[in-house]
Formats: sequence, C-alpha cells, structure tokens
Amino acid sequence: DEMDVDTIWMDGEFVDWDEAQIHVLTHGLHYGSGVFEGARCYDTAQGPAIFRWEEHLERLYQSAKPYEMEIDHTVEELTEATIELIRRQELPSCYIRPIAFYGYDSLGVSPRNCPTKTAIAVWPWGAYLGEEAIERGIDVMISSWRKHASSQIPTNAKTTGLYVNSMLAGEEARRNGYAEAIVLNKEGNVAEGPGENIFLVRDGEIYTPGLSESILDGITRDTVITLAEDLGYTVHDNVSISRGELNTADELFFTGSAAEVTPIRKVDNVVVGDGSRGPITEEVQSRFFEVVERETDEYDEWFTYV
Ligand SMILES: Cc1[nH+]cc(COP(=O)(O)O)c(CN[C@@H](CCC(=O)O)C(=O)O)c1O
Repeated sequence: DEMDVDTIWMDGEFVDWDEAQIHVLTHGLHYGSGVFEGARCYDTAQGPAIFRWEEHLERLYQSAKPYEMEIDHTVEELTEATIELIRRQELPSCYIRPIAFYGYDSLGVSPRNCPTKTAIAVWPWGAYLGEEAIERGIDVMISSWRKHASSQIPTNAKTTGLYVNSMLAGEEARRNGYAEAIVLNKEGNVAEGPGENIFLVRDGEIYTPGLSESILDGITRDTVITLAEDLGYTVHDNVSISRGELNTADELFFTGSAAEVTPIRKVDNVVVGDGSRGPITEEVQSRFFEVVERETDEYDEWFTYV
C-alpha cells in the first residue's frame, strides 16, 4: 500500500490492508453509527510511544455509551493489538485510528440486530494542516455552518456521523481559499474547528471554550491547559468566546491529536496579532513538542511505550 502499511486489526484478527473489507449494507455506513479515536505514536528518545493512549481508549468506550454500543474487546486487548500493529509495521511514529461501529445484519435506523465491529488502523501522518502550518500558522474562515448543539447530539462523543458537519465547514473554508474553518455553535459563540479545539490569548491570559459550548472534550486541549498552567499562565477553560473576540485576540491556535498545536494567523482575512505565530502560542507549542518527543521525562505517565 502506498502508505507502506499493510495490516489492519479487525475484531481480533490481523488482516491484510486490502482484505479489511465490510459489507455495503453496514449500519454505520448508512447511519453514521460509529465511534472513533485519533491518537499519535511519537518517535521519542526512548522509542515509539503512544501519547495519552489510556485517555483516548477511555473516550472510545465513553463515546459508545449514548448509542448503547457494546465494544466487546477489553482495554488490554485493544492496547495489545495496537502495540502489535505498530510493531508489525515497524513504524517509528504513526497516527492511530481505532473505530467501533454497528455492522451488517439488517437495515433500518434501529441498530438492534446489528453486531458491533471494532477495527484499528495505523498509518504515517505528518502535520495535519501542512508542514508549514506548525511554524507559520494558517488562515481560517468562520463557517456559515454552525456546530450541532450538544442538546441535539452528544458532541462529547466522537461519533462518525458528526463529521459531515466538519466536512461541510472545512470544505467551505478550503473552497474559499482558507486552510480550515472555525465553527460557531447554535448560540453563535465560538465552538471549535472541524477537527480541532481552539484557544485564544489576550493580554497574556489563555482562554478556551468550555465543554458546554458544544465541543469535543479534546485530549490535546487538556494537555495544553496542563502545560500552559505549568508554564505559569492563567487558563480560563470554561468560557464562552464571542465571534468578535476572534478579531481582538492577540493570538489564536488550534489543538488536536492530528493538528497538534497549529497557530491561526488570520480569521476571515482579519489579521490576528501581527499575523504570525504568537509568542505564547510558540512557547506552549514548543513545550508540547518537547513533551511528546520525550526531550523531558516529565509527564511520563502520558506515554504507552511500544
Ligand atoms: C471535532 C473535534 N474537536 C476537537 C478535536 C481534538 O481532540 P483531541 O484529538 O482529543 O485533542 C478533534 C480531534 N480530531 C481527530 C480527527 C481528525 C480527522 O481528520 O479525522 C484527530 O485530531 O485525530 C475533533 O474531531
């Protein structure tokens, strides 16, 4: 396979990449009834290590709950499978994609008769928004599509079906020449990106929308809050950020397992700060990479060594 990975784990078996097939009448394909995760294995000084794997796996099981989906594999089994999968493909670093979904039996909205299928794939994935983005930042636009409200669908569950909203917003941005979107919630306040959480810096203090703003409870968001506070910054992590505050911010940045820490330099062509990566963004970003690449032995509990 062009991504030089050739194996996928499916419900207890390691299968060839090209054999990792499902039926076209799979419930999850028709109704978005899947839950998934995105985690990174980093090539650290002590060898490949998965960042905050336990939290990602815990969120996978949590995400399944609102859908009464029973993932019939234990944490230990999924962890061993993932480690074995990475070892077999000799990947020093990679992106890890576990997914659980209602499979094939009979169609109709009710998944009652459908089995729950579980699969894990890994592949090399560089900077989510482009190599340049980490240093130079990206230009974003505020999408005309709002985020679904947490009263309409559990936004704290990483559900496959939710991502058509992310696709609509992200593609609208890219169609208009921007790298990514910012999505407002039903109330018109800032929620997050299509695949990222968002942080704002103003007068030396850091802000990020609270969990009631219809956002995903991001693990990188949690990591960055911890690192920023350890760097001595005040972080307001339960605020509502209005659209106008995006234009008066000194700095903005996205966080995510895929996005890592990506500075935002323009919003709808309005420059943020001086239009380049902000100093506090840079400090937090450097600390993030220092930690995930294990250039410090702090936060070792965040790593599952392969
Ligand atoms: C909507 C959304 N919000 C926030 C985040 C950040 O969460 P965390 O990874 O726990 O810090 C992600 C992760 N987006 C995943 C999927 C990206 C994709 O393209 O698919 C990811 O970053 O892996 C989201 O999808």
